[in-house]
Amino acid sequence: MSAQLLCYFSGLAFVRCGYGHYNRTFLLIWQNSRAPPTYRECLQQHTDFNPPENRLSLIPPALLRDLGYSDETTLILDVGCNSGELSGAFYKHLVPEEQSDRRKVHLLGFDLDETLVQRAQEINPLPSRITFIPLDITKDTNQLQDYLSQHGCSHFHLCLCLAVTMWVHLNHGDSGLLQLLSRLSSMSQHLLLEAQPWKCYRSAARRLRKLGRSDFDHFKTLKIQGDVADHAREHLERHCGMELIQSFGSTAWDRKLLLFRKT
Ligand SMILES: C[S@@+](CC[C@H](N)C(=O)[O-])C[C@H]1O[C@@H](n2cnc3c(N)ncnc32)[C@H](O)[C@@H]1O
Repeated sequence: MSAQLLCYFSGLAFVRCGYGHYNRTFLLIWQNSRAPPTYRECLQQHTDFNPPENRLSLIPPALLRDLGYSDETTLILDVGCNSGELSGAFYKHLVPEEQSDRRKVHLLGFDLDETLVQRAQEINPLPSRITFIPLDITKDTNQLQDYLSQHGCSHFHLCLCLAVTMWVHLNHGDSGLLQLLSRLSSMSQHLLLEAQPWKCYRSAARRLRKLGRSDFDHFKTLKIQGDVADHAREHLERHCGMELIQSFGSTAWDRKLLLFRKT
């Protein structure tokens, strides 16, 4: 077991203890009342960080080939990559080591939290294939277009949006969530979506209140509630020219993994 103490001048500190990749994250919060609530802040004493295996066990290793991506350059986008553990594990799951030289599969992971991105860059297992950048998906996304141009592509072949929708929803409201889905679908051929269910919203809001922070700006006014994954599916199918082609079932955390394709 390894332990790292990271102190943030922003007023945030956390102790991270990991077995192998990461199993336990303990966060000690020093009050920072001015910054908007972030993912890390809400994870105070969150002891079951969702390990990559939860999702990977549901995803066929031949997914890229099944989607028709075998030989040409294939670009994967990982939205809200956190500290990159899942991004690296996902890449290795889809591209076995013996094929990684031959196959031109590149993954771009981004997160709005620069500290997490720095950590992802430090532990990047395949720097020639995997890139991490800081970026807020609700703001300017020129860097994503630049990345596509560098690789001579007009879109990402597969976009992963795993456990991110709730944070955008809580911080930017219903319109922010729908814009996120529209934006990702406009730049992706396939989208793998894991939306947090409504019970997670309540837990996040509860954690925030325990920290003595006011609620998320939009929590009480959200009209999209209940089966958030189904609302997302409806928006993607009705307004974004995507269709649901597969549901990989529910993870151990009771979340659906939905795969959409551009029609
Ligand atoms: C629950 S974690 C999910 C991490 C990883 N995708 C996984 O499934 O294990 C959510 C991540 O989304 C990031 N995030 C939240 N809002 C974001 C935004 N607007 N732009 C980019 N990243 C964001 C958070 O910083 C956090 O690292």
